Amino acid sequence: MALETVSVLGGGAWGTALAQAAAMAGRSVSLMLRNAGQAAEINERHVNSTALPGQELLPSILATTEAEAADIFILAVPAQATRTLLTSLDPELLKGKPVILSAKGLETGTLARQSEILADMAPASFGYVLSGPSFAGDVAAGRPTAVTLAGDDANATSDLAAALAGPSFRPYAADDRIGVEIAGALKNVYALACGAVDGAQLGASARSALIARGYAEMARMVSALGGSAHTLTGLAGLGDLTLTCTSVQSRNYQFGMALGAGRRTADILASGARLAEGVATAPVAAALAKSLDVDAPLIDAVDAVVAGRADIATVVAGLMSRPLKREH
Ligand SMILES: NC(=O)C1=CN([C@@H]2O[C@H](COP(=O)(O)OP(=O)(O)OC[C@H]3O[C@@H](n4cnc5c(N)ncnc54)[C@H](O)[C@@H]3O)[C@@H](O)[C@H]2O)C=CC1
Ligand SMILES: O=C(CO)COP(=O)(O)O
Repeated sequence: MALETVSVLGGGAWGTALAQAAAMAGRSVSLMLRNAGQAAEINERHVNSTALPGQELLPSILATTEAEAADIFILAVPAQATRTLLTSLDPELLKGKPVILSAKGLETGTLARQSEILADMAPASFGYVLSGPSFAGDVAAGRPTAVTLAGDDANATSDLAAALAGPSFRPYAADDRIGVEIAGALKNVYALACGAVDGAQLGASARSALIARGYAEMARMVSALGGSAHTLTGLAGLGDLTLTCTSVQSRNYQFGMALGAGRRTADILASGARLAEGVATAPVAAALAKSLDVDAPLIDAVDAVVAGRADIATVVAGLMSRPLKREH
């Protein structure tokens, strides 16, 4: 199957960075944005000043306002917008094509993973998930980055990884889509918690405890959904969890810092916070854990704080006074 042309749908920070990575890999790339002014800026000046200010883009990237036909599609809109985006596309466009899902989140209402949304909306396409420790700014600037690309067919996944690999972008092929997607979605929830620990000045020890216990919780969720907990030892699990839970650069971490400082979700959103996927995913993850009968006290705690049902001091006291248990 030809893997020469790439169509990236969604021209925010991540879509723009992935377009740059694909162009660096030698692919012929189109980048679809909703905003005609932004598309013109990319084509004329080779920058996307809204999404990635200061980053020069390869001139070979062609920005469009309509989705172009291609050998490979990459979806890069927020998790809650994926279904809307798919609804807006010509149903023939994705038929028989590899479609890489790069959003990290669970869908409100349906509790669906991104690949479940794709299977629902474009069942004749082939879904892959891309996740791992990768800030858009790093990828676009050509700083070394390694990610996981998971798909059902091992050979096809390796071919796709090879088509996107460049000198600074290294995708590892994998097969556990469930594990990779759950890891990507949940690390944002734990990043909110770690940011809140920082914002509330609860100490670096608390933050590391949270990362380790979040990892254990994540493993329970993945296993309950039929994925492999072993996947979490990789880039999409440990890699992205540590990146997002320790980097002030992370938007989820920053949002968590504001929560930890005592601000309310509505107030943070109203003051123009950038996308923090964990905010929408926390209640969905809590509902999913409940439906699976998985013990997820950290997800529940983040959900309660994000929803304004509890303050940080109350959830921390609640977590610390849970009955003692064996670690494994
Ligand atoms: N920014 C980053 O470093 C990384 C982001 N991601 C994930 O990528 C996803 C997108 O994040 P960002 O690009 O950073 O967010 P962003 O806020 O920078 O951009 C989102 C873009 O999606 C567009 N959009 C929304 N609905 C749309 C629709 N229906 N049709 C077309 N375009 C639509 C918006 O106009 C905006 O340009 C998130 O799930 C995020 O977790 C993953 C890895 C790294
Ligand atoms: O997913 C990311 C890094 O891997 C980006 O994290 P934030 O969305 O929290 O900035």
